[in-house]
Amino acid sequence: MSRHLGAKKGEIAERVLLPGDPLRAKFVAEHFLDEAYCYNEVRGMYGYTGLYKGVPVSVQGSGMGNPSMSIYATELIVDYEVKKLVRIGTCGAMQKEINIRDIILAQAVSSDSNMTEKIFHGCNYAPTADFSLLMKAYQETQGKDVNVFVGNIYNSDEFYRETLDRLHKFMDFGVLAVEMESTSLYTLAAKYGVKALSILTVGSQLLTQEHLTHQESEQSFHEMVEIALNTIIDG
Ligand SMILES: O=P(O)(O)O[C@H]1O[C@H](CO)[C@@H](O)[C@H]1O
Ligand SMILES: O=c1cc[nH]c(=O)[nH]1
Repeated sequence: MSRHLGAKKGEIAERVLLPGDPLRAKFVAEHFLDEAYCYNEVRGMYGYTGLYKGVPVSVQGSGMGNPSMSIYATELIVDYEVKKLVRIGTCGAMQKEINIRDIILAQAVSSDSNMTEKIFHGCNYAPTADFSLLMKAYQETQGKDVNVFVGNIYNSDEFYRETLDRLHKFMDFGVLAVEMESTSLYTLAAKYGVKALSILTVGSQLLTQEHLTHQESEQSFHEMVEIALNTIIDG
């Protein structure tokens, strides 16, 4: 057991998918994994391990925001020896050509979070995806009926914003979409020498103010989850 996870050693696979929402973890376990069992209910942050195409894979809720992601990512890597972490999240599109249900592969992460400042003290660190996971995920999207965008995302500590200035600045510089966890995920993966990637489904379009409902969101995760699973079991 770790401070925030109730799993015994060996109950969590080397490969872990990380949705923000613990109920998305349950959904993935029930619909995509064989022989899935729940190893964590601490704080309602469900975690499951099962088989995908015969390969052990876990799916663990990460919660919302960098502090929550950093707790789960650290414990998964340090206490459970996880080697590959793929976030399966939602995001808000920041460019007009990106639509609801499109998929974003986060190659790099820009941020207003001070998570990296705590480590690098005044220097800008550029959190980046593991290239082998990124390439594999991109290959997985080809031939599927999905629009995929690869590039820089905006990781924010705010969902409800005091001002839209930063959002517009990042939009002007071609940043694709906003979410709340990838800075911590990529930075911790680099620190511990493991692989990480964020795959995001567009749940809202910030320029048009369109949003998926919870039910519509659930139905839209199918493609992202298949891409993530086929990516994480490779190699
Ligand atoms: O759908 P998840 O994975 O939680 O991701 C996005 O949704 C939450 C905000 O609604 C934040 O966690 C953000 O990053
Ligand atoms: O972090 C997020 C996720 C979806 N939509 C947003 O505006 N922000």
